[in-house]
Amino acid sequence: QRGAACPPSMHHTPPPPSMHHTPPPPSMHHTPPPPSMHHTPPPPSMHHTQRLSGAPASSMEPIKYLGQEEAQDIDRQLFSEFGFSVDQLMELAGLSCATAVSRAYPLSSLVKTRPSLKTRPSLLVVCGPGNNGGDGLVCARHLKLFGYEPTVLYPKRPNRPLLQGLTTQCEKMDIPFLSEMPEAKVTDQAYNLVVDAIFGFSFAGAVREPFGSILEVLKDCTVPVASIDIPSGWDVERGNPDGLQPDMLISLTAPKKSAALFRGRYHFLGGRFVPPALEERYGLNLPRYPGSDCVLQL
Ligand SMILES: NC(=O)C1=CN([C@@H]2O[C@H](COP(=O)(O)OP(=O)(O)OC[C@H]3O[C@@H](n4cnc5c(N)ncnc54)[C@H](OP(=O)(O)O)[C@@H]3O)[C@@H](O)[C@H]2O)[C@H](O)CC1
Ligand SMILES: [K+]
Repeated sequence: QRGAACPPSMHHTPPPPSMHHTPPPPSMHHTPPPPSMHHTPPPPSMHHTQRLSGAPASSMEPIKYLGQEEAQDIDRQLFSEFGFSVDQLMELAGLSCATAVSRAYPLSSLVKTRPSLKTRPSLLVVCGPGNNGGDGLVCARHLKLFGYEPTVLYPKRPNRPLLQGLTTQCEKMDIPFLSEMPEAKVTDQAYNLVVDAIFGFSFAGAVREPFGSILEVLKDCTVPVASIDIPSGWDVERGNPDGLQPDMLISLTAPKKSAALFRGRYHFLGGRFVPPALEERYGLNLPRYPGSDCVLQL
């Protein structure tokens, strides 16, 4: 298993071949990988020499990895001193997550070969009760507009107009909602990718139900998992060597300390909404996003 103390080579075993994915066609941004289970890792050199976004990290100083309190402080200041509303930032956060997913797993790379599966790539978006779950709902809606076929699992729905509105928006776009988490084998057969929007930077303590059981299933799945902001079930600063090990992590605003322990293939930065004054105050040293892009591969 992957863990904090082990070097990357000990952690990352390429998955075995299967029928779920075929390699994406050659392009300027994506080197065709060999066949694999769900989506194939790019050749090792790509991690260092070629980024899917084509963006070099520009800053001389390394990007800052935030502690939990610092991430929550920045969030509070965005909403108070800097005048943003949650709806605004959640929309931008969710859009950047959908964009990052479409960069790492282009539609053409998620080809179905089984007649039982729909023609459009199927994604399962698992949403938790907080704002991380809200990002997941926004992400699902944009993924649908991008040509994917998302299904949402949203087992604990707080009584907040913002989250109720986001749920309605998904329903009105014919995004189905599941009533419970399918078992791992069924999930692997039915979906090409799982988006983990269960917990973000406010997660603390032992995982409570129903999310403990859901995370256990996700750990048993072979289908790749893309985690929004934090791999769910990870301590925001110290990670979780026995927890979920996602294939992709989309850090919002800035990576959190646990992101240093991420061993998956794709680490993206999203949430391009930080005012320079706030970036400076916290010494975030964010790399330059290329052009007008809302995501950047780290
Ligand atoms: N500034 C930004 O970058 C923005 C990021 N956004 C996203 O918001 C999340 C943080 O959202 P927040 O609502 O503060 O918290 P979480 O979504 O991480 O989770 C809070 C809920 O999780 C439940 N919880 C916490 N710990 C546990 C546990 N051990 N077991 C079970 N459940 C747990 C808790 O639920 P309860 O009601 O049961 O107490 C909380 O409700 C950030 O990570 C980004 O994804 C914004 O969208 C935009 C700005
Ligand atoms: K998450």
